[in-house]
Parts: sequence; C-alpha cells; structure tokens
Amino acid sequence: MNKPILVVDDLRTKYITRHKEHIYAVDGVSLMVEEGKSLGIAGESGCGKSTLALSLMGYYFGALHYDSGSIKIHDMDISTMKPDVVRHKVLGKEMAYIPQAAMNALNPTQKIIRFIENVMHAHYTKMSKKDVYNIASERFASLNLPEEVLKKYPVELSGGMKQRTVIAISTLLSPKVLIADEPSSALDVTSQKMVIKMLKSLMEKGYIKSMIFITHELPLLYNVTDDIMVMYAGQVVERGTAEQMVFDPIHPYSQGLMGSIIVAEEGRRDVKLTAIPGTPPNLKNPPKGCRFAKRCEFAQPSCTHHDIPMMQIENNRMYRCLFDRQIIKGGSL
Ligand SMILES: Nc1ncnc2c1ncn2[C@@H]1O[C@H](COP(=O)(O)OP(=O)(O)OP(=O)(O)O)[C@@H](O)[C@H]1O
Repeated sequence: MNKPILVVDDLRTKYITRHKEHIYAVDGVSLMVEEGKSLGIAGESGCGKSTLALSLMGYYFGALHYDSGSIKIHDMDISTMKPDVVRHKVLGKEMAYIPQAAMNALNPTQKIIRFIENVMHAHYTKMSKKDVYNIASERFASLNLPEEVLKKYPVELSGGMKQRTVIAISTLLSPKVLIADEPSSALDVTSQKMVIKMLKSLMEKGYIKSMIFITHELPLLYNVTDDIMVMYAGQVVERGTAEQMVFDPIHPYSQGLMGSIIVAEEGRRDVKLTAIPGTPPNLKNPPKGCRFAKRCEFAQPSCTHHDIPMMQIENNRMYRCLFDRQIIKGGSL
C-alpha cells in the first residue's frame, strides 16, 4: 500500500434550509486516497458527490455546514479550519479543485497570463512577472498546451482549451490532491478525451500526487481512476478497484448503475441498457436502514431495521449490504 495522502473519516456535512431543515448530503463518508493513486466517485444525480467535493475543500458558504468527522491531508486535519484558513493554507498547494463549470472561472477581461500572475502572487507575493511566465510556459509545454494561450483572452479559446487551461493553472503549484468534479461533462467527445489525457498526464508527471475524479459515468472512471467508490443518498455503498467495480460490482445499486449505462469496454457489449426503477429517497428524511431498500430487488424486512455498516471483504474492497456477496450476485435471496 502506498502512503495515504487524504484520509476522510466519518464525515457528515449538511445543508440548512431557510425552513431550518437539515439535509445531510454527506452522511458518514470515509475514504482514503494513497500517493500516486486516483479515486473515482460515481452515483446518480443528487447522491452527494459535489457536496462531498465542496466539503473536502472546506467550501462552507451559504447553506452548507460542517457537522462532524475528519479530513486529513497527510496529518493536517482541515475539517474544522475556517474557510479563509483553508483558502490560504490548503488550496493550491495541498489541494486543488476543478468544479463542473471550471472554465467560467477565467476572467473574460484578463489575458490568461494576468490571471496566472494573480494566482501565483496570492502564494508568492514577490515572484517577478518573468518568473511567473517561465513557470507557466514550461508547465503548459509539458502538458501539450500551446504557449500562445498565455497571451490570449478566454473568449479567444475553445471550451475544451479553456477547460484544459484552468486545469493547468489550478495545478501549477503541484497540489497533493486534485479534486475534479465532472471536469469533462460539458465538452464534446474530442475535448473530453483531451481533458482526460491531461489529467492522466498530471498524475504521470507527478504534478499532482493523487486525484479524486467525480462523475456519474462508471465506464469513464474505469478509464481514468485506479479505484472507484459508489455513493447513494449521501453514503458510500461500495468501493473497489476500477476493474472490480466495473466488471464485478457487488452492491445491488452498483450492479444497477453498471447496467444502466452504455459500457464502451471490450467484452461488456452484452450489458443491457436498463434503468434502475424508482428514485432515491429524500435526504430531508432518509429511511431507516438501507437507503436503497425501496428500489432493491433483493430487499428483505431486515434491511430496514437498523443502519447497515460497510462490510470489508478485502483491503480497500467493501460494500454496504446485509447479505453475502455470493447471495446477492447469485440472485438467490
Ligand atoms: N443549497 C442546497 N440547499 C439544500 N439542499 C441542497 C443544496 N444543494 C444541494 N442540496 C441537496 O443535497 C443533495 C446532494 O446534492 P449534490 O449536488 O451534492 O449531488 P450530486 O451527486 O453532486 O448531483 P449532480 O451529479 O447532479 O451534481 C441533493 O439531495 C440536493 O438536493
């Protein structure tokens, strides 16, 4: 096992609505990312993926609040740091975040190099413009981004190029963890591929030490990440290697997720396109016990009696279900 970089233990974060309702969108999430490894997070819309990303970044603004649990980068616990402290001490150098619409982060009235100067000067106040330019052009070249981009305005760049530019800028300080939230979902297929290639290249070249990649598409994760974690209604329901999760998912929800998407992988063309019947529970008032029980073809009365813990079956391979994997996989309940 490599050295753990990011360790999250039993994290709970919630939205407090105007009507004072508490919505636990991240409800007891634990995860670990090792040095040199990438973790994919998958799950249907509304399962808490983006809230988890925001919580890891300490973005507690507006309705989102920290409740309990810890987030450690190496041994530094950042879970209770004030957002301002996180911004100064953590963002950029320790962790970087690429949100869904990252390309909109660029200032339309500024050339790219001016934007980079601002980013670098926030960390190194005395760095000369020449040094900033040299660092940026070297990194851009290494990531196959043309140097001319530095002298352009965002409007002069295509969507894909803008996205790759933002990724290059966010990782200029070589953070230990990169959190990418659906970084390619708004792009055409060719640009998507280039973004994915770039993320892999950031890992290979050691510009980032580890990555969390969020998407609702399991097969995309299979091509990008070492491990995959599936979330359902604010909780983790399964974790394993990408290979295990795509070809041998255990939890009935992960199995449904696999069956509900087109898998472009060789050998998986047999998978039928099916939708998982029903909808996830309302997180204002989640059901007792297994949150997937209402939609699960294997559900038994015991599933809803008490909370179901994660069952560890191998190192880094776990799932949240009362039943043995042979029973679920054999469909003989
Ligand atoms: N500002 C908010 N106030 C109250 N509830 C919210 C707020 N933002 C999100 N939620 C709720 O939190 C839950 C998790 O939302 P989140 O956006 O994290 O899911 P997601 O898995 O990232 O979905 P998507 O893939 O669509 O981005 C949802 O039930 C959502 O309704």
